[in-house]
Amino acid sequence: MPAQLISGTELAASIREQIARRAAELTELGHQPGLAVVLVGEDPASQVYVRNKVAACEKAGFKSIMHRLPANTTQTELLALVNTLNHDDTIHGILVQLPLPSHMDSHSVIEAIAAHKDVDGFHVSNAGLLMTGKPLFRPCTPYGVMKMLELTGINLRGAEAVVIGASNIVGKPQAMLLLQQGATVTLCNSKTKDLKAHCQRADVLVVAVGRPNMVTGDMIKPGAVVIDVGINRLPNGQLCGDVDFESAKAVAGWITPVPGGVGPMTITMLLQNTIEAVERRLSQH
Ligand SMILES: Nc1nc2c(c(=O)[nH]1)N[C@@H](CN(C=O)c1ccc(C(=O)N[C@@H](CCC(=O)O)C(=O)O)cc1)CN2
Repeated sequence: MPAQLISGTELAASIREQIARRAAELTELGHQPGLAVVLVGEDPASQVYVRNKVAACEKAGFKSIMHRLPANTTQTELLALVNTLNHDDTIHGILVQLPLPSHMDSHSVIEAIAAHKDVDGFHVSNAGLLMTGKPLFRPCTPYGVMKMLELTGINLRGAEAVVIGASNIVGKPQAMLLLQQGATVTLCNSKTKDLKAHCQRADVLVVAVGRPNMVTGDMIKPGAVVIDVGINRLPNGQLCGDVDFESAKAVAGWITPVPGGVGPMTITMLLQNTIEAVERRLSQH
């Protein structure tokens, strides 16, 4: 039997409805959720993502402020903007779209964002809190993946979870979130020997590498949940994931598509983190 599809588009729509209802209540109380989105340069994919983030904010009833800076902006100028946003009480979340132009140091920029407004969950304090099992903000993509896993009903306690790709924004936090739900986690990287053997014992396989169709059906355990985080644009303009969808769906129990899988969930969890930032501020006053 072919795998069941986990539609990120559908799950995102239902979570965004709940978020919009909560945003309306908070606005009524005088606390409209506010998100500032900062884009430096003209990277075409980043332009699409930030446009979609701002549109999602507006649809959910958030205040959203978009700052588009030219590619030759200096790091000092960007840090000054971040500092202003840190002190703006109408802003609960700040997001600096990655990647930044090569003349900037992303780490320094992320560390300049106030940790309590770091709705991407990338700040070193937030990475540390996640590691200790007391997260303030969960990074949006891994957070979205956990919501998708919930939908499948899979019991993660004792499950074998394999994550391919050890980036700070997806692979590492994903491994932590799975571990905290009781999974036995293997985090693979580009040096991993016999990747196929690791994949074949995975009850849950999360692929976040950025290499089109690198995981094929013969690498997948029958019935496994396969989550494809990759978004690759082929020379013909089509989007594809890191998993070869056709061969994988014949073996897997559940599978996410690309597009329409993890991507829409990433944006949804950004809205969720912004709501959480508002709630946290309210609970502290
Ligand atoms: N500051 C951040 N930068 C980046 C992040 C992030 O979480 N925070 N993640 C990625 C890009 N990303 C969000 O910014 C992102 C990627 C893809 C999608 C998405 O909805 N994709 C669609 C397809 C869209 C298309 O047509 O290209 C899908 O998969 O269906 C949303 C967000 C790197 N940078």
